[in-house]
Amino acid sequence: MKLRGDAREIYGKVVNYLKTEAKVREAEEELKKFDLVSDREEILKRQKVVKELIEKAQKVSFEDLTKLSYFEFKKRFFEDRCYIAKDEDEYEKALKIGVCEVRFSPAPFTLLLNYDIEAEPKIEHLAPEIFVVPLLQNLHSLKLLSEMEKKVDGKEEVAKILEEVERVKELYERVKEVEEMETAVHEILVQLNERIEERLENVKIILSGKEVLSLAERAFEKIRDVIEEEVKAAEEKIYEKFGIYENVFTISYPIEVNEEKLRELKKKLEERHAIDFYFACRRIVEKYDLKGLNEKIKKYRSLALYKVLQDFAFPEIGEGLRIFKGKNLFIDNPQPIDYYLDERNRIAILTGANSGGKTSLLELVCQIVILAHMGLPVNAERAEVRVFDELFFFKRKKMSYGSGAFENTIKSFARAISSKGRKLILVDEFEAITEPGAAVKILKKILELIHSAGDYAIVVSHLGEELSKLDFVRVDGIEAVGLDENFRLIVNRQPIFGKIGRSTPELIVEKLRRTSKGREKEVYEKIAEAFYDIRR
Ligand SMILES: Nc1ncnc2c1ncn2[C@@H]1O[C@H](COP(=O)(O)OP(=O)(O)OP(=O)(O)O)[C@@H](O)[C@H]1O
Repeated sequence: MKLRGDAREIYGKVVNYLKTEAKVREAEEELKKFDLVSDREEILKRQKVVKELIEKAQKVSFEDLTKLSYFEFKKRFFEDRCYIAKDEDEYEKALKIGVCEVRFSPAPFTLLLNYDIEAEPKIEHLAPEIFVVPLLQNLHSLKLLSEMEKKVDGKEEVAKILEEVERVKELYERVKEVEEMETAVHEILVQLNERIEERLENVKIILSGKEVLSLAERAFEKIRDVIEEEVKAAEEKIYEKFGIYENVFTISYPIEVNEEKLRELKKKLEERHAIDFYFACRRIVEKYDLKGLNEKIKKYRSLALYKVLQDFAFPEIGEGLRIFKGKNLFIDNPQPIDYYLDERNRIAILTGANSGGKTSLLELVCQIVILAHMGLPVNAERAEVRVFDELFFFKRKKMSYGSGAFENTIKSFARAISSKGRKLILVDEFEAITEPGAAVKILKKILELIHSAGDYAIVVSHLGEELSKLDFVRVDGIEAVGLDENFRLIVNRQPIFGKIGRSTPELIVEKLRRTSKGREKEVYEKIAEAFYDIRR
C-alpha cells in the first residue's frame, strides 16, 4: 500500500509509538520487517507469524526482556601464549587474528599452541577465553537467557552452556586472582606495615644499667620478633588466597615486597591456572556456539514489540472497513470509537462540533489501515479492513487560505482521484482553503468522482447540510451533547451515523442565553430560534 499526502507522517508516528512503547532498540529493527503490503495472502501470512510471536511474548515479562544484556566478545592480546606456525601461510593467518604472539619455533611462553590444530588457526583455538569470560562476567544475563529459552521455546540449549560455564567459574576466579596478584600483595603489604607500626608503638623495653650496653641488640631482637610474626601472618594470607607459600616480603623495616620473587610466584601460578582455564574454555567453545548467544538475546529482546501488540486485535481482511472500539494511539485515555464504511456506504462526511474529535477519528482510521497493511494487529477491540493500494490523507493546513495552497490541494486531489488501484481517501476540512460557495461545488464534484471510481473516503466538513443532498454520501455527526454545570461543552466523540452533528455556535448561544438576564437574554433567545433543533 502506498502512502500519500500526510499518511506518511501518520505512518512515522505509528512506528514511533510502537518503538517508544517497546522501550528496546531491537523493536525498531523488528518493525522494518513489516513494510506495507497490499496482498491479502501476505497480510494473512504475517498475521499468523505475528500471532505466534505474541504468544511467545506473553510468556515473559517486559522487565526480564529489557534486563537481558548482550555479551561483549572483545578481542584482546594474550601475553602468555604463542602460536607456532608450520608455514608462512599459517603464520600470516595467525598473525592477522591478532590475539597472541606467533612464531616458527618454540619460545618460553606459558602456552605453546601448535599441537592438535590441524585446520587453520582460529580465534576460538588461540584464545577461547574471549568467548567464555564475557559469559562468566555476565552470568546473570546467561541465567536469564536460559530461563527465557526454556519458558518461550521449551529448549535447553542455553541451560547446557550455563552448566558448563558455571563449572569453570572457580578456575576463572583463580586466574583473575593471579592477574591481580601484584595489587593484592601490595595491599597486604600496606596492612602489614601499619600493623607493625602500631605494635612497635607499644613495645616497652625496660633495661637495667648493665643491659644498656647491649641496648641495640636487645631492641632489635624484640622488634624482629614482631616483624617476623606479622610477615608470617601476611604470608599465610597469601597462601589462603593463592594456594602457594613463598617468602615475598623482606625481613626489614619498613617491609618491602621482593618483586622478583613475586614475579616468579605469579608465573608459577599463571602456568598452573591459565593452562587449566585455557583448556576448559576450549572444550566449551568447541562444543557450543557461544557467539550465537547474542543472536538469541536479540531475538528475545525483540519480543518487546509483540508485548506492545498483545493488547491489539488482528483485523479480519474483508470487504469493508469496520472499527469496533478503536483507540487512537496518539491520545491518552481515548474514548473508544466505532466507525465503518462498506460497499453501500463508501463515502462518509464527518460533521460536528469544533474540537469534537473529527481529525482524531481520521487519524484513528489511518492508524488502523496502516497497521493492518503491515500485517500487524490493530488498535481496536475488533476490526475489519479491506485491502487498499493507496492511502491518502489530506490534513487541514493551518493558515493555508490562499490561491497557492488551493492550487496545490486541488492538484493533490486530482492525482488521488486519477491514480489506479483501490484507494482510501481521508480529507480534513477541505473548505478551509477556499470560499465556502466554491468549496461546496468543488467538493461535490470530487465526491462524485471518488464515488464513480469505486473508492472509499471520509471527508471532514462543516458543509454537511449541502453535501447530504448527494444520495451516495452518508453524513455522520460528532455531537456536543450539552453543557456541564460550568457551561463547558460535553462532547460525545462517537459519531452518530447518518446524522449531521450540531455545531458549536448554537451551544455557545445556548450557554449565553442561560447565563444572561433581561433584554440581553431576549436577544440570545431570538438568535437561538435560528437553530432549528435547539434544546430548551
Ligand atoms: N476519542 C477521543 N477520546 C478522547 N479525547 C479525544 C478523542 N478524540 C479527540 N479527542 C480530543 O479532543 C481534542 C480535539 O480533537 P480534534 O482535533 O480531533 O477535533 P476536531 O473535531 O478535528 O476539531 P476542529 O473542528 O477544531 O478541527 C483533542 O485534544 C483530542 O485529544
